[in-house]
Amino acid sequence: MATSYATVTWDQLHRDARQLAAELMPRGPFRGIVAITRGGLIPAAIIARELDCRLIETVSVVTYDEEKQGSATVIKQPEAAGDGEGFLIIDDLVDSGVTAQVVRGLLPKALFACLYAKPAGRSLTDLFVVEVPQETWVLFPWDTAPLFIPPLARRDDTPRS
Ligand SMILES: O=P(O)(O)OC[C@H]1O[C@H](OP(=O)(O)OP(=O)(O)O)[C@H](O)[C@@H]1O
Ligand SMILES: Nc1nc2[nH]cnc2c(=O)[nH]1
Ligand SMILES: [Mg+2]
Repeated sequence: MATSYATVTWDQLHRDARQLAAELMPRGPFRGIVAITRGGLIPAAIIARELDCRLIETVSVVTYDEEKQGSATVIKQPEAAGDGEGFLIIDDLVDSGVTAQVVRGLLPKALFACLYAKPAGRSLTDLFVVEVPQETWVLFPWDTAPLFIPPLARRDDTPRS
């Protein structure tokens, strides 16, 4: 259960994805990228652009319904990636590591990289950019929208002397 939230903006996500791409450069070149849908799609697009990689495959793993974790089900296989040799797997984050474990099982020879990692899943990654506390829920830019907040002086719940 999350006790706090961390909001990631589009700018921050773009910076983090470019940093990951820079760290991946010496590990390449890659034959292709496998994006774990859906969260890995946008990071994979940014990284593919930076690494000049045109072959993008996807693997679809359904694990969460909003913040509720269930068992991981693969609903689309990464057929073009074979056993993963020469491929780079990209996801937005690892949390428990269940999704990463399932995808690594499908593509044992691929490199696994993601933007954010929580302690329980970090050992399943080859590379990540930022560690996030286990109890923090990351809010991605595609999950959020700016919201109007009334001024303090007009809020009914503001204490007045
Ligand atoms: O390490 P885990 O505990 O498995 O959690 C990490 C996974 O959870 C999220 O995906 P989600 O299942 O919410 O689907 P989505 O990418 O389609 O939003 C996230 O994008 C990772 O793929
Ligand atoms: N958006 C989001 N999805 C997740 N799936 C597992 N952990 C998380 C998280 O912290 N944020
Ligand atoms: Mg996902």
